[in-house]
Amino acid sequence: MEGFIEEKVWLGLDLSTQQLKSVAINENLEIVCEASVHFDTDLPEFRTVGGVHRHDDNQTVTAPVLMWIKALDMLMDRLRVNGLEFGQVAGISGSGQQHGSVYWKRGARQTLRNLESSKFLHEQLSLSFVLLESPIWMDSSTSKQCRMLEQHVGGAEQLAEITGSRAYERFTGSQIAKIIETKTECYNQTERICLISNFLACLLIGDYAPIDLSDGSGMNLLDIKKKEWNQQCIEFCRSDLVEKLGDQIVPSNETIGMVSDYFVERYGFNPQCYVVAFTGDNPASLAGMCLGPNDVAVSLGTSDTAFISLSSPKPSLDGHVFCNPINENHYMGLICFKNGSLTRERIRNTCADSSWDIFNQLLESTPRGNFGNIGFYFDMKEIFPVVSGDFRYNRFDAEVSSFAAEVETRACVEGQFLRIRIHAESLGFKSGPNTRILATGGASANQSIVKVLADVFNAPVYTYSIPNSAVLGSALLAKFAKEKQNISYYDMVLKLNSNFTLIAKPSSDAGEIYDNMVERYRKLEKRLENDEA
Ligand SMILES: O=C(CO)[C@@H](O)[C@H](O)CF
Repeated sequence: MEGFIEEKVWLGLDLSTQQLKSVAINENLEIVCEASVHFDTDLPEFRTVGGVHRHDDNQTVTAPVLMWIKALDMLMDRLRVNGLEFGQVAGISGSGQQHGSVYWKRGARQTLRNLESSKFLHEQLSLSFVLLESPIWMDSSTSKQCRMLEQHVGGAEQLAEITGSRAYERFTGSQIAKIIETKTECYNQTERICLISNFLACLLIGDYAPIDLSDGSGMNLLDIKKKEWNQQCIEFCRSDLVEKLGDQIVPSNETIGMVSDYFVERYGFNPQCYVVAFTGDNPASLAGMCLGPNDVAVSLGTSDTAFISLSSPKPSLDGHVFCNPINENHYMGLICFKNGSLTRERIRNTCADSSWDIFNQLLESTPRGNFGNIGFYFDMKEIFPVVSGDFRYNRFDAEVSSFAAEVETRACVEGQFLRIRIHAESLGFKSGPNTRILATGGASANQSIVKVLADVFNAPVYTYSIPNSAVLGSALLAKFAKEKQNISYYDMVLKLNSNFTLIAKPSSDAGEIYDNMVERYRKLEKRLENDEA
């Protein structure tokens, strides 16, 4: 590629719930530069907690779109300070927390196309949005719209068959329907609706960017087999919705344009630097983890999310099937739970004096199986079951009001991993002799926690040098977009496999203990779903 004077690098971005991250990789897939902006601490003027605003109804959860834009301004300066040679960046891709939505105001495209490189992005785009607070994946305020959408298409199973998922409160279709109903004039003033992934791509190319197939699969609007908007689902929202979404839906590894003049002039990016479609954080994680057929990826972040590669869709009522970001004719199975790292932190704070060292000591002081005690800890209304609150059961499956600190600590971690295993099995996962658990996300750096993960799945747990697979996956997809004619993705990333480190093996009694516990957990979860939802 002419114009590049030295070693080329590829830049990946990830706009997650709590921060905006980036890595640059070289030809050998080594990380040569990274930077991040943490919303709560680096942008305190937006007064977010965990990167979000939880509303008083305990259901609505949003995040300020201008915070994300200001974070990109800061990130670019931090990459410069950390030594990134912008002129060496050959390609960029990125990912974003899934399902959230951004509402560009009429006329915003003109502003986006004419940004002045002497000014910050956030200064120039402050009046470009109809909604300053974007709904995000933690929202659970759209149960009414979900039931109506399922009814509109002929039931939950039919919707899952078409879009890969039954209706979920956080999915974009129901969120848009709620805005059409409750903020109709805002919707009418909207020129373009983006997911958070392609919103970030818009900033990089200086124009509206298309939604990609993988993140688009998380909207309850896309037909995952036909790879097009489903007319029934669109009309459930409003017949003009496709004009606002854009009728183009692109494969996740497709080039969508060049980096904008704004970034060339302000930071020195090469005008030849191309931009590849941005996708959801979980599809990007799947790419970053080089997931094989016997692998389960477990992302232990704000959300605890697990995914598997699927050669054919097997939609279920308590999991999701998305288009695969690497091969558009394949799929990925995904299950997601909202109460992830923030719940572990709450238990750490209440049981372990806010100390991870004490948390780990308590965890290691209790036996596998936790004397038969099982806990469910839902700080926020969970995705499945749609329940909030704490629920504790003793070895006789009788509900109890409290556990000792060490029992509570283990019950929280075992319970979170038992539910991941149960729902991964409903998507087709079956633990076997070659099963590998690939762990990513903040908690994957905690040896005590990942040991419990290995025991519950009765399988070895691997991780690798960086705990954030989404941002690495984005950089890899940026590189793959220009090489996919000559090499398969797995051959391109083969050398990364050597970076996987075995960090935990199951104990010899783990299989028996947790095969038994899984059955009890499944029954107790069903009881909760019936009694509490
Ligand atoms: O809702 C989810 C997946 O369906 C979460 O994993 C979000 O993508 C986290 F940002």
